[in-house]
Amino acid sequence: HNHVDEDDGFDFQQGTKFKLVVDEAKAPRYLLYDVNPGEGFNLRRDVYMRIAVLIKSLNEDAPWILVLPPWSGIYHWRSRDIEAQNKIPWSAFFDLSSLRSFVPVMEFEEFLKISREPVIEELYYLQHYKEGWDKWEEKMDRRPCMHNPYSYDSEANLWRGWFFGYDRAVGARKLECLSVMGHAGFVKPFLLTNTSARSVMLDRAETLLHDRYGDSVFWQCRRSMRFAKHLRDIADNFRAEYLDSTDEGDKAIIEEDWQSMKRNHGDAIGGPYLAVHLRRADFVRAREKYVPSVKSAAKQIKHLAKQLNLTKIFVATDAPQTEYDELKGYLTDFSVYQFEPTLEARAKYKDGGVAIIDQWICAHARYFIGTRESTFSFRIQDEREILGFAPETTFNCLCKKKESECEQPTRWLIKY
Ligand SMILES: C[C@@H]1O[C@H](OP(=O)(O)OP(=O)(O)OC[C@H]2O[C@@H](n3cnc4c(=O)[nH]c(N)nc43)[C@H](O)[C@@H]2O)[C@@H](O)[C@H](O)[C@@H]1O
Repeated sequence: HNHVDEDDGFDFQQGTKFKLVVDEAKAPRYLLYDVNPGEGFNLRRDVYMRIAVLIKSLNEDAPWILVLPPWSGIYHWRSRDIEAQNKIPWSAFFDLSSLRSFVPVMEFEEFLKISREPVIEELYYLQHYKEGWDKWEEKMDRRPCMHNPYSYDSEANLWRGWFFGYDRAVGARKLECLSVMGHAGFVKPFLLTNTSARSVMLDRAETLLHDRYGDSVFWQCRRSMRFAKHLRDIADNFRAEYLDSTDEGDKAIIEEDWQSMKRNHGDAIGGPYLAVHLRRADFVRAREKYVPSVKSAAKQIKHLAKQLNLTKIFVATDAPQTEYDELKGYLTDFSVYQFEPTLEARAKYKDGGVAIIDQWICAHARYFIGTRESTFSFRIQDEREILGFAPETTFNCLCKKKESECEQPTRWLIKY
């Protein structure tokens, strides 16, 4: 059923307005999402993957574009001496052309540009079931909102809310709460048949689970999530300058296209350093059971570096300077390195970019040890899987106490 749609938003590539004859069923639709406000960067990356896999599946039936949620007000990005870290586009951190070779994505700003008005047609706020559950089953129901952070603006006839820090510059035409228990793919039929809205947003998208955690599609998505080249370059320069680490020497060559990169475990050997991700800050209290004291962490690091015969230690941490100095004080037999950006670099790349640089350096070490249950450490582990490291050099975490045995991370091995 063809029809003439005037002033349709379909013309974004041409940038001109013209009359389009579109097959309504084939015009692309836009899926937006957001995550619980308190969550950190790497947990958000995990939610992106759930939604991206959903988009991939939707595109088997109809064209959908994933609108990337700008980065605003991230709790862990604490630098106060640089400009507010708001409305940061994904291109600041990721290689968009690489993401696009998995699914169609666009920045929120692009979405605003092609939209007639700064309006999202339908917004679904995902929640659990009020009554809880006895037996797990996939289900979804429209339910009254248990908690609703949006409010109705009766002058504009729009729902207002946070909207990635855009606040009153954006609104939603319709809001409903959906109680849901299920995988991301479970909402596909709903999106395809229960709504014909052009733009649909799922808030609290972390409520949805991964369709198939760790399968080859999961890994395709993960492989497509390449960090932006400008950040990798900074990390690579640091590796070369301080850690005697180069892609050639480390046997960790990156191919231009992630799709043609396939490695076996043990192909990569990494640079001659031990990398540690020491998650502190809010983790010290939030994961009290797992996080060692600085002194205990130092003991474990020392022991390991000796065992591995490595004299250089790279530390990625969110610890305050005093804790880092304390750690260094225990490790005087070794050369300890940290990536310390200048104020200028931090202003340019933001706390998010600096964290990525840290991750990329950790990903290239001969041996990596992280912090238990930290998604920051998990993302380093999968990066190392992609590069082809032997799993025993990757899936390691610090223990609460040096002497105590502790559970080591699950080995989520790459699948092609
Ligand atoms: C307590 C929970 O912790 C969860 O964090 P977790 O999984 O470690 O990991 P993320 O979700 O990434 O959140 C932690 C954030 O802290 C900073 N950060 C942590 N470690 C480092 C580091 O080594 N170097 C640099 N430069 N920055 C670091 C960074 O901004 C990172 O995104 C959160 O996702 C949850 O929302 C919650 O806060």
